Amino acid sequence: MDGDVLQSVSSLSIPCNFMNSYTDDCGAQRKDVNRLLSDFHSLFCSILGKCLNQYWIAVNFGIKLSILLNILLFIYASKEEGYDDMDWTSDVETYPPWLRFHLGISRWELYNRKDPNLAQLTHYLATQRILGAVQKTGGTQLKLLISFPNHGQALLKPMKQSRDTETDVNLFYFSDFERHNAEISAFHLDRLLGFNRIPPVVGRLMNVTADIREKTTDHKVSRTFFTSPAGNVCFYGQCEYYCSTEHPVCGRPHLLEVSLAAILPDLSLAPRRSWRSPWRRSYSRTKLAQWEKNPNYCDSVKQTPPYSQGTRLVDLIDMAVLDFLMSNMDRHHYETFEKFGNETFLLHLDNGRAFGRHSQDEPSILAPLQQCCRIRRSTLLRLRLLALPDFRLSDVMRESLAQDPLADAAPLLSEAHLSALDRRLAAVLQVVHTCQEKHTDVIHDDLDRYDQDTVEVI
Ligand SMILES: Nc1ncnc2c1ncn2[C@@H]1O[C@H](COP(=O)(O)OP(=O)(O)OP(=O)(O)O)[C@@H](O)[C@H]1O
Ligand SMILES: [Mn+2]
Repeated sequence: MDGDVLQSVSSLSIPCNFMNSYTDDCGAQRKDVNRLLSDFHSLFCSILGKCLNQYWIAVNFGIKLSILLNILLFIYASKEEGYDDMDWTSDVETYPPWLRFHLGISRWELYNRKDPNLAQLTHYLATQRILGAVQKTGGTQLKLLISFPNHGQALLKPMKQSRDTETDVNLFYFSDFERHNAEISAFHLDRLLGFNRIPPVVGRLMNVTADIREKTTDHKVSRTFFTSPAGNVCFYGQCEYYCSTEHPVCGRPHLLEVSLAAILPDLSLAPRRSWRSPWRRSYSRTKLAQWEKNPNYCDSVKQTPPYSQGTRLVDLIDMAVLDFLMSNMDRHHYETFEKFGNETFLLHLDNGRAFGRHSQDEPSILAPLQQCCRIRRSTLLRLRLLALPDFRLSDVMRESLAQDPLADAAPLLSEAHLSALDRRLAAVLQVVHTCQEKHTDVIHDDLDRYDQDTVEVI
């Protein structure tokens, strides 16, 4: 088998710009983004002197090649009904957006912000004909795995409540409903923060009957369809939480808003490791976690691998900043690509419980920052920029979210949620300021390597 694979590798001609296709210069601005977003990004680039992306050109050739090979083998092996005939060549331009997304994953980020494929991928997710829908296993609430005619897939989370519903104050974080608009908004926020660690998510208005009921081969889904007293088509599937007649997902009468997230490369091609967050909540009504009882908790985390080395601790703190801004208390685990070992970015998957309350902040989400008093310089610079009147986070988010197809129906985040972002951003900067009054090693300088050529081939 090894010999066969090697032979296939050598016969595949990888275009010469394949490795370099995502390098670009800071001056080149995307034509399709509006003024505020592009001004914001170019200002950020000029502040850093060099674009963040150039630092992040850490392409793992091995992972790309193995994904590509396996997909090609898979496609040749399956000529299933309903799938498009493939006319892909060795030219990357002929690959569908989902495959180009997979091939663009690097050690330091899921996608490059300026990669033109990003817009193509979201357009693809928002418009492709739906071939199938089955329930996605894993996790506690209802999710569907949607498949498209050219072998792409998406993770669907349905709208369960109206956009403005605030989470009931008497509900624990672990009982909250997931929100489709939270998944979409989290992707935009993560991208604006310069992290690029959430798989692209887009909103879509689906027809529950034509796109799900008539397409699904999954009995767990199809047997739960019914027509509500109001005449709407509803279903609830099978899962641990909220999969019952009392918590149906309903069209109006057929149309349903959903979020569709690009699916990551299959686990057999790009295995991932799941890590328990050191600042995980207790998921109990009565118990407190260690970090809630011990103000010196970070001292022990700092000494424990993998947090004792590299960027893992500051990456976790980036994640805490993201979660505090969107008030996500449900970050029990995070994942990494096994192939990249410990020196890699953290995937920010599962953001469905974010943006539950705008009227209240949850300072405990910032515990990693507040207890460790460390932050990446690049993150802090970006946060400071987003606090300036000309680049206010709420304004940049409003413009970014307006690009989602569902924004035509109603803004994805209400004004109250947007202004909560500004308020929380000020709180993050205040915590950093307090840290800097007490410590001298608050800033983790991740920008000093910018001048080096960091193209990496494994
Ligand atoms: N875009 C994606 N591509 C591939 N796999 C994904 C993606 N997003 C999430 N997953 C996987 O699916 C699992 C379940 O997804 P998710 O965590 O969003 O669901 P959930 O019901 O909210 O889970 P939980 O109840 O554990 O919080 C995750 O653990 C993750 O490994
Ligand atoms: Mn969840």
